[in-house]
Amino acid sequence: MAAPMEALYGGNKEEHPEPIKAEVRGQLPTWLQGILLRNGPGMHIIGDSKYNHWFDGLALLHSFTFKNGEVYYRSKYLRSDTYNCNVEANRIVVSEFGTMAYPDPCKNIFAKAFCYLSHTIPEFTDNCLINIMKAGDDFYATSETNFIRKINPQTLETLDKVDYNKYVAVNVTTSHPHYDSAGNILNMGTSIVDKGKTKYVLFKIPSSVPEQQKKKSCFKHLEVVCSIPSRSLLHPSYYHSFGITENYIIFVEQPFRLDIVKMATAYIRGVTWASCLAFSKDDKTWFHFVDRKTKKEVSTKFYTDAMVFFHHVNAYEEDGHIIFDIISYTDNSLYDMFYLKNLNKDFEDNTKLTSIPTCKRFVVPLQFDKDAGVGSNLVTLPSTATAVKEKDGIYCQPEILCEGIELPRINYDYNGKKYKYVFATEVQWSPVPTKVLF
Ligand SMILES: CC1=C(/C=C/C(C)=C/C=C/C(C)=C/C=O)C(C)(C)CCC1
Ligand SMILES: [Fe+2]
Repeated sequence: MAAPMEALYGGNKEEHPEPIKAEVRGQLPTWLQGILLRNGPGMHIIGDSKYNHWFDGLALLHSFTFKNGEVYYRSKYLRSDTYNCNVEANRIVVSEFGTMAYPDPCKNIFAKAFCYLSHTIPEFTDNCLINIMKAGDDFYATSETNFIRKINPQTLETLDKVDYNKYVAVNVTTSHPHYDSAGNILNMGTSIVDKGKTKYVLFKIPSSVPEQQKKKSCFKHLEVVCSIPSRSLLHPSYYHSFGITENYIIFVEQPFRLDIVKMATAYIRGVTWASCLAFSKDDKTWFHFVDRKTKKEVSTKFYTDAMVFFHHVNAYEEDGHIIFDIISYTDNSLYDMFYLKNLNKDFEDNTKLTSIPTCKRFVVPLQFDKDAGVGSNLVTLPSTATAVKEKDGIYCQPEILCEGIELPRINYDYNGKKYKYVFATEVQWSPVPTKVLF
């Protein structure tokens, strides 16, 4: 088993900036034309230094160009400031999720990293390794920090560095933005201890800018849609995605949280960002619904038991209810599983998930009988999910749709609408996906 694990997670991948013609078995439909862009970690060793976690690896961009039945593959490392500084110093000099590093004292563009005493939140990495975002006609490599990097989708070259913080006060963001029917981006980020408040900010980036302002970037036209105050100033929720329906934005405030005091002192203590995340298994998970038209949050308090989740699958509205599907866990063992020291030949012993990914459907009634008694289930749709009226709000329990799936995708034309199909990888108790499910 050593070989496939090495191939999947270990070593440094070679880049192939020039197109390589792929061998096509069978025939590709002629309508299949365009470029498929992918992103992910590709380099985990720099000089004598190694990253600790798979999510730390330097971003390697991939493209598959489909043209007249042929496929061409290319790959290129994102030339982030992080990449350039690391390569120049021949060691890891920028901290990532699971690796704390100290800047090169001579050539230090990350000067702010040492200003941790005056800045609550230190400067983060621009190693955008998680996803690709489309903003109008432009493409950006993204991660979960305030930085994104524009890329050339044809050549995979690295272009401008955009700091969200110049346009909206957010320190971390999701790498799973949504798009509306006009191609505008909707994304969320957390504004940490800004003017004494910590909040979750929902923002919109227009897909096009007025003709006379063509020189300005679409980020200059970024609009804050709404902000949701965090339940805790110093322990905001960590989130990897959010949901939308035709009329609502769904934000799940889970008790898997960032500890801001720990983050602000991480450099002094020499600990990683990952160690600043903690799950409180006895707390509640709160649901927030924002009306997309009025930009106001639904005032009813909805909650469920503690959980950890990363991916929303899809969500929709039916008969006065919001129905949303997520893949959740009963603990935070998923991120721990990806420490590279465990992803070796003994991975089967080292990387047991202690919680299996479970696809859950919550059915939340927005219109219900206000005089219903405490203890009554307000769900009127045929589902085993419940939403029980309690004194302090509405306690929701999900219907279990299935177990053992992750990395869900849907036909995005059905985003926010009632849907039938999910494409996902089958994940049992180890980090090696074995099947694609449909
Ligand atoms: C660097 C950095 C972060 C990075 C998070 C990453 C890199 C998460 C990757 C998640 C993935 C790949 C999930 C897949 O389901 C945080 C924690 C936001 C906080 C501060 C700095
Ligand atoms: Fe993801």
